[in-house]
Amino acid sequence: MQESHSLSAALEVRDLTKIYRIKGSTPDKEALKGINLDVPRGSFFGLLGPNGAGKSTLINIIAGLVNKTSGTVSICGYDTDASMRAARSAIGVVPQELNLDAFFTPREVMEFQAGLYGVPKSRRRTDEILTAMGLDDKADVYARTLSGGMRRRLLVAKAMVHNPQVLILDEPTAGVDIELRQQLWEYIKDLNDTGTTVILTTHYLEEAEELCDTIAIINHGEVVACEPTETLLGKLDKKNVSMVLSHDIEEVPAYLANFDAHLSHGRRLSISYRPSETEMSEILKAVTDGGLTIVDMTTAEPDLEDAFLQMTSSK
Ligand SMILES: Nc1ncnc2c1ncn2[C@@H]1O[C@H](COP(=O)(O)OP(=O)(O)OP(=O)(O)O)[C@@H](O)[C@H]1O
Repeated sequence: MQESHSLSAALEVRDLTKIYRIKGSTPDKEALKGINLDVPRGSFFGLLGPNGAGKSTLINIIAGLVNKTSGTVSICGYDTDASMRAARSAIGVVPQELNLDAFFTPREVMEFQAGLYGVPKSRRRTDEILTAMGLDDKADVYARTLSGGMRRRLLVAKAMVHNPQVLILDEPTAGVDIELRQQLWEYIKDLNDTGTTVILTTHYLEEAEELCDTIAIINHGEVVACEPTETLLGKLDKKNVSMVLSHDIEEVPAYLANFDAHLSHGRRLSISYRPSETEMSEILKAVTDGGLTIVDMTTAEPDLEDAFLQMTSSK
């Protein structure tokens, strides 16, 4: 069957499994248990999960660094078994490990990588990419003299040399300081705006919430959620109201025992509730009927951390 590369998803994963066979008495490890994922072209896709969930295994299989046990992976319509070369040239991968040759300079790293991907000299963008990554003044120093943050940015630069349609980043901002992290994201957002699909794993949930239009959560080798970020957050049946009382009280009053209420600083009362079960007015009535006076109040919507905990804590 003819593959329709121009219309296909950026990434299509079907029934993907991975079993690490471990020698000796240790049982085999089933790291991926039938993953299905579709990443549309142009999206900024977040892949989240607790430590050991299988994210790196998945990314490494997509990148061709780890052999899958069964299932299929297609990148921009190219099956990674049947059309390995085309699939590889459609992606750039920024690995988690800072694996750089200590005795190469950033410029050499870039040129070598461009050579590997067959990018003609006239189409190389070494200086442009190094500048975008804030590495132009380090272009000619040995990689071993670069800080952890700089090495990370060099890995991103390296993944971009062949102008891939899909950029995969495994924990790209670990160890990068806040200012440079911001700079890295600006560059990656620009790439995304001009059509590059970005797939990223991160432990910084606020980062994923801010950047990603779609988020998949994996846990114990399975996809437990995969939705637009807004939908995922909207589904969470949890809110919090925080009130400042007119005077200190010693403990949460007994008449609020039916609510999930916490007291801090003597007069800050915080109540979590499920909007599907409880109306905010019931909470306010219970508080004021008990004789407490509220002088200030704020409400908080659930965030990705709530979603993450809800999806991953049940197993
Ligand atoms: N080479 C390997 N041999 C045996 N087991 C492995 C191997 N690599 C990973 N695993 C196991 O497979 C499971 C998934 O690991 P993986 O590194 O993919 O998780 P992760 O979600 O990326 O975690 P982290 O966020 O900590 O990187 C873990 O239980 C891990 O111990």
